[in-house]
Amino acid sequence: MALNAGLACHGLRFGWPGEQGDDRILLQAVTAWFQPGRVSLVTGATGAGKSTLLHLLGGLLRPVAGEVRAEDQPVSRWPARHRDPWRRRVGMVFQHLALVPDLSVAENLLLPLVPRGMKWSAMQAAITRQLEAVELGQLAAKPVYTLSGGQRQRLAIARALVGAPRFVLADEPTAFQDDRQAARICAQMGAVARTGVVVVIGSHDPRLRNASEVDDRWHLAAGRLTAVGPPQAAP
Ligand SMILES: Nc1ncnc2c1ncn2[C@@H]1O[C@H](COP(=O)(O)OP(=O)(O)OP(=O)(O)O)[C@@H](O)[C@H]1O
Repeated sequence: MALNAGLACHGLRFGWPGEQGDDRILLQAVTAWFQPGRVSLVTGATGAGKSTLLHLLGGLLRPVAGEVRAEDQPVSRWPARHRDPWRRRVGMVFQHLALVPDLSVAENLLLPLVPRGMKWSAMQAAITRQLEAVELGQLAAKPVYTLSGGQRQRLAIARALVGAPRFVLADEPTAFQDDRQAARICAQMGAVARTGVVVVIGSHDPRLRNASEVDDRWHLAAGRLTAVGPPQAAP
C-alpha cells in the first residue's frame, strides 16, 4: 500500500475507565493497515473490542497511545476542528444503528448530506440510489419506527454510504439479515471497495468469514490484532 493511501493504526492502545477509576486496557499495541479497494474483516469473540476499534478508526474515540493515520495523515492526533471535517469522509454502520426513529427513511439519509451543501436534486438522487441498493425504495416515506430490525439495519448501511465516503467502517452489518440479504450486503461492500474505498467490517458472523468478497482478514483477541491467512503487504 502506498504510504498516502488507506487507513492504518500504529501501536494503538485503549482502555475504558474501570469501576475503581483505573483503566482496563482493552486494546494494546494494535497495528494494522486497511487498503483502499479491499474489504477487510475484523473478527473476534464478543467483547474482544471490535466496536471499540472501529470507533477509534473512525475518530469517535481517541487512543491512549499510538495513532490512526488516514491517507498518511495522523487523524487521531488532530484537534476537533480538523478531525470533524475529516470524519465526514467516514461512513459508519453502528452496531446499535443510531437512526432517528421519528424521521422517515429518506429523512434519515438526508441528515448526513445537509452539512455538505449539496444541491437538492443531487441529494434526492443519492438517497434514491442508496435506498434502491438496500431494497428500501418502497419505504422512503415511512417513519423508521415502523421498520423491522433487518430493514433498519439496511437503512443504517444506506446512511453510511449515501455521502460517498472514502472509508466505510461497518459494525456487524449482517447481524439482523437472512442469508439472501447477508449475501447482498457482502456484494454491496465488495462493490463499494472496488471503487477505491477502504471497507473495514467488524463481525463474528460466520457468513462473512467465508464470503468471497472479503480480501483481508484480521482477528482480535486479548487486545491484539493479528492478520489471518497469508500476510498482508505492509505499507
Ligand atoms: N462505553 C463503554 N464504557 C465502558 N466499557 C465499555 C464501553 N463500550 C464497550 N465497553 C467494554 O469494552 C469491551 C469491548 O466492547 P466492544 O463492544 O468493543 O466489543 P465487541 O468485540 O464489539 O463485542 P460484540 O461482538 O459483543 O459487539 C467490553 O468489555 C465492553 O463492556
